[in-house]
Amino acid sequence: MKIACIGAGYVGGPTMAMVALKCPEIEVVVVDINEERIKAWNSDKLPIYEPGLLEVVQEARGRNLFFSTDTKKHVGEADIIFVSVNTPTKTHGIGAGKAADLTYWEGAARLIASVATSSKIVVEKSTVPVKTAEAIGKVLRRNCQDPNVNFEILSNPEFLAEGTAIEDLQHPDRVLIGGADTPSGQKAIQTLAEVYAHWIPRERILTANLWSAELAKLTANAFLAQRISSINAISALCEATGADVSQVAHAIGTDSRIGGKFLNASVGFGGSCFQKDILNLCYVCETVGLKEVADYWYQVVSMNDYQKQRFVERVIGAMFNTVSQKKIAIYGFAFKKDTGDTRETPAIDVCKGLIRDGAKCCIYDPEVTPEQIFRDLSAPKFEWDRPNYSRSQSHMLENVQVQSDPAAAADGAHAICVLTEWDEFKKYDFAALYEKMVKPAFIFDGRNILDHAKLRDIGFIVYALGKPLDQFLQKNYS
Ligand SMILES: NC(=O)C1=CN([C@@H]2O[C@H](COP(=O)(O)OP(=O)(O)OC[C@H]3O[C@@H](n4cnc5c(N)ncnc54)[C@H](O)[C@@H]3O)[C@@H](O)[C@H]2O)C=CC1
Ligand SMILES: O=C(O)[C@H]1O[C@H](OP(=O)(O)OP(=O)(O)OC[C@H]2O[C@@H](n3ccc(=O)[nH]c3=O)[C@H](O)[C@@H]2O)[C@H](O)[C@@H](O)[C@@H]1O
Repeated sequence: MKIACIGAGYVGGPTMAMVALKCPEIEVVVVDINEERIKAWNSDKLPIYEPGLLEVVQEARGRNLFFSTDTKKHVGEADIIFVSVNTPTKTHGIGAGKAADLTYWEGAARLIASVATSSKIVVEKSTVPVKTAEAIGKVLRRNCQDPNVNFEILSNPEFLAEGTAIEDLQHPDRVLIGGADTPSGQKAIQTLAEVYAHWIPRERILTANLWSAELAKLTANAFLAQRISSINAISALCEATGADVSQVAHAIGTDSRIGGKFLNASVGFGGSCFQKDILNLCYVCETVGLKEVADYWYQVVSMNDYQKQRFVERVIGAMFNTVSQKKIAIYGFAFKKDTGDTRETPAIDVCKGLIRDGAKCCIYDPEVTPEQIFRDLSAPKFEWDRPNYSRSQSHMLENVQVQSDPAAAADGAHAICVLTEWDEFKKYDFAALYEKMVKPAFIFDGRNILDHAKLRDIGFIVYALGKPLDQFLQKNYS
């Protein structure tokens, strides 16, 4: 058996590396149009930072795992083709700002149809709107010259989270496979289930109809994001009342019906998928006439935007309503720890908000490159999820500096904003940082990871999300 995967990104790369590792008798080839990415996958400096990934790739690469730009050859030869390409939010036309743009998916389907000379199982790995399999089926069947070629389309959404991708792939809560309710559809489901059964217990391999599987992925992300927006909404109320969001989260999380995970208040959720997938879900609801349902889910995204804006207003308000020409050290630019990924990171909106008010942001992140930060701060909304996206807002960059040394970033700064929960931030010598900062020196902890009492002892004015406000902030915040 041969497997090909179109799209060597955050999902395609690690997922196929794990399949290859666990199924040594199957040849797995990951293809991409991006030559640079493929080159990096073939080196020891992988294109994405993910703990444990390099070891998995090194074990399987060259044995039964390959990365290539020869899309036609490998897709043509494969029995199972995973499609793991971008499904960004549309930026123009009907549904702009919410609908999924299936350009790349359709391109992949046309490619498959053009080279298929034998029957294929085509697996939706990308997150797609419900009913995409129907559309893709039409593209495949109408474009294939050979009438004897049969296409079975399966939905096999990916639930891994970045930073823990290897653990998630090795021990997933579940694998979900949706397929047509026909004998050939059921056979295709079983074929794919056999692949996963190499390392995943059978009871964790769930099967469903196509539309349930497609919708389950959007729903899972919507529920996860909803929890964060819910606790973030409560964080605002905590600050207004003197309650402590961590204590509230702990108290509700011990109820087994609620559960304790995913209740960390933050400066906002980021990542390539939560916002995109909720907007996509809302658009699907609207197109089937369910406006109230769409409005319900939109609120999760609105609350996230509010949280980011609220944080910016806290920073500016605390610093006497002006950050003009003030240096602000930004600790963390990635959307979460243990990844170099910055897609939809809350740091983008926070930095832009501060810069719009005249601040000079000096950014430090242990994994994100300066080029990436400059690209992110100059790209228009939703543009980042396209191969070779463009820049436009380059005026933002005049007030951005990137530092590879966190102490240098804080030197001469009026404030430090913690925007990513990197573990190393907890170990810094804040007394030494304090010495070099302009007084009063502020810390705005957007992740609640620091020892706030200790920071206050040093002399910092501390703002922590969802925690009772310092007296200083109460007096000065207007
Ligand atoms: N990033 C994540 O943690 C997760 C992402 N997903 C979904 O998986 C899909 C892919 O996401 P990522 O891997 O993060 O995106 P990505 O942007 O890292 O990777 C997509 C890759 O597809 C390639 N590509 C696009 N069109 C192509 C074509 N016609 N032929 C060959 N290659 C092509 C691009 O060059 C890019 O390298 C999206 O639908 C996303 O919603 C699902 C679960 C988790
Ligand atoms: O479809 C996807 O792309 C993936 O989206 C998320 O994974 P990911 O975005 O990689 O990371 P998460 O751990 O979910 O974090 C998302 C964002 O929420 C934030 N977050 C998370 C948890 C929390 O309690 N509070 C909080 O603010 C994180 O800091 C981050 O910015 C889901 O967790 C995955 O199951 C899903 O496969």
